[in-house]
Amino acid sequence: MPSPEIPARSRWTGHCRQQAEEGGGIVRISVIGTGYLGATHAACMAELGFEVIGVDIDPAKIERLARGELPFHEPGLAELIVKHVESGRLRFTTDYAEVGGWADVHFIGVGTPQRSGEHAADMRYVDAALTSLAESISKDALIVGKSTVPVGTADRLAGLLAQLRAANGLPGTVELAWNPEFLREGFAVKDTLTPDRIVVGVASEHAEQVLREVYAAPLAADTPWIATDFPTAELVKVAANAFLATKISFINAFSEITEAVGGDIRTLADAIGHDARIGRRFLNAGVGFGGGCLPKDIRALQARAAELGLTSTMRFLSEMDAINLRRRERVVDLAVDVLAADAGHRRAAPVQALQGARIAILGVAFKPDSDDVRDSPALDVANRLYTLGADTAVYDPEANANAAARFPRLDYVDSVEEALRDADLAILLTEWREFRELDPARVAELMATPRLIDGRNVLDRDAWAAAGVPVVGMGQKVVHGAPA
Ligand SMILES: NC(=O)C1=CN([C@@H]2O[C@H](COP(=O)(O)OP(=O)(O)OC[C@H]3O[C@@H](n4cnc5c(N)ncnc54)[C@H](O)[C@@H]3O)[C@@H](O)[C@H]2O)C=CC1
Ligand SMILES: O=C(O)[C@H]1O[C@H](OP(=O)(O)OP(=O)(O)OC[C@H]2O[C@@H](n3ccc(=O)[nH]c3=O)[C@H](O)[C@@H]2O)[C@H](O)[C@@H](O)[C@@H]1O
Repeated sequence: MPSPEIPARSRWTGHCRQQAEEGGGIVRISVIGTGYLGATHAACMAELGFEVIGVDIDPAKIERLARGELPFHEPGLAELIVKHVESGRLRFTTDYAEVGGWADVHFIGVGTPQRSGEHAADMRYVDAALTSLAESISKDALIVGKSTVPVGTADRLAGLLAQLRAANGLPGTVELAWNPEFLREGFAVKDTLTPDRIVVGVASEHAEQVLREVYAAPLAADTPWIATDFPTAELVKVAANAFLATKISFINAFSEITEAVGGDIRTLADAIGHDARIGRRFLNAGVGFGGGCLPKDIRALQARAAELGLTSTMRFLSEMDAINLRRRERVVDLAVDVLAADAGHRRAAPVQALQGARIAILGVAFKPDSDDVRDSPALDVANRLYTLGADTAVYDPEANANAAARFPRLDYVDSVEEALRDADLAILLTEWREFRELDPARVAELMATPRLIDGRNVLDRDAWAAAGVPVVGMGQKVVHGAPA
């Protein structure tokens, strides 16, 4: 398992404590919501030298974190949580009253999922967190939103905060700021401790100064600092995710062309990526993007634009979404083609081709080094194949349990060898290192009919074919189940 680069301890820890002791500055931080973002932020704030309390409404999650256990997979984070729970610098609670009179800065990192049956973000968790804080803070403090929100949220919440504070008459002046988060799962610790940039939406010099103190360590390492207004800060976040999603769908749209006429999508991506204005990153064609953020963020942005009377402005994102979802259908169609070719059917109905076929599913997490299956293309494909009658043997190094909680009827197995044994077809859907480093000769021995669909275009097709396992990739022209 690759461990993230954690900056040298001497450079970071103790820095803030010393600063606070000298100048009476920021010492105590609360982080509201201890999911993928909040647990990482809390542990990293402790690593920077602050005293931290993580608050969540989920008692089971809080109990595990308080024991130093991480309820999800994120390289390097469990170690950091253990380290700071043991040092006493990091604690967890379900009780807002514990942080209201204690913390100087309260970060909000609760979820903003897609609303059921709609594109818009569900803001009820952010609103509830802000309300709970407003009703429990009893000293001067700064509330800092980190959740990804529709533009206009910070202005609205600042109004709500003023109203609630006036109504409850608690002591202390409480201000709001917005500080979007850009971390990637799988690299969360590194991205938090050494971010590419820090963006803060602030309404006063005081708020900016407080945040400069919180982020003094990364700032000392010359991290770009962008202090701006609320709407710009909120929009930077969704613009970044919309751009990344667009880049992935752009290359996947070209995949559809190379699938029709031939050509090599990987070479195409390399060639355009050499142009520094374009860049090679996020041009990996495959089964497309998923996760708890890119899909719901591009949908929420369209919904917000429509509310603002700008429906056409963000309409292109609905096309990006559609291209992305078609990639999942493409993998299912490829599996049907490959298996139908066995029976000599040119155009078999999916159910006919898949019925009873044993398919090894390699990976169900939405990306490697994560156990997150939210809107995972891999899990979606596995479930579609199962629903069409295939006998799916699913293996993911970390995400089997989360996948089983979502789709319990799939057959989850404990090793890649077990998944491949006697399989009629294997499909690589999450590019874990374990799969990238598979020995094709061993795969050939295990499978009933050695052949593989590479949903992430990460295998050396010639080497695998030479070892007896023909590989079909994404963006490749395929005729009767075989590369054209
Ligand atoms: N997961 C990621 O990599 C990143 C997430 N974000 C954004 O951060 C936000 C959180 O995302 P995740 O951490 O992935 O979500 P998550 O679902 O893993 O965690 C959210 C946590 O908030 C807790 N919660 C809900 N209501 C609460 C309340 N009233 N008080 C206290 N806790 C409450 C939930 O129990 C849960 O533990 C979202 O807006 C997301 O778009 C931004 C950048 C990266
Ligand atoms: O707002 C968020 O939560 C985060 O969303 C993404 O981070 P993350 O979802 O962790 O993962 P990415 O590495 O962006 O991958 C997203 C999806 O795109 C897919 N992808 C990525 C790159 C690529 O070239 N092709 C491709 O299909 C991945 O497999 C994955 O399913 C952004 O990269 C983060 O900057 C952002 O903070």
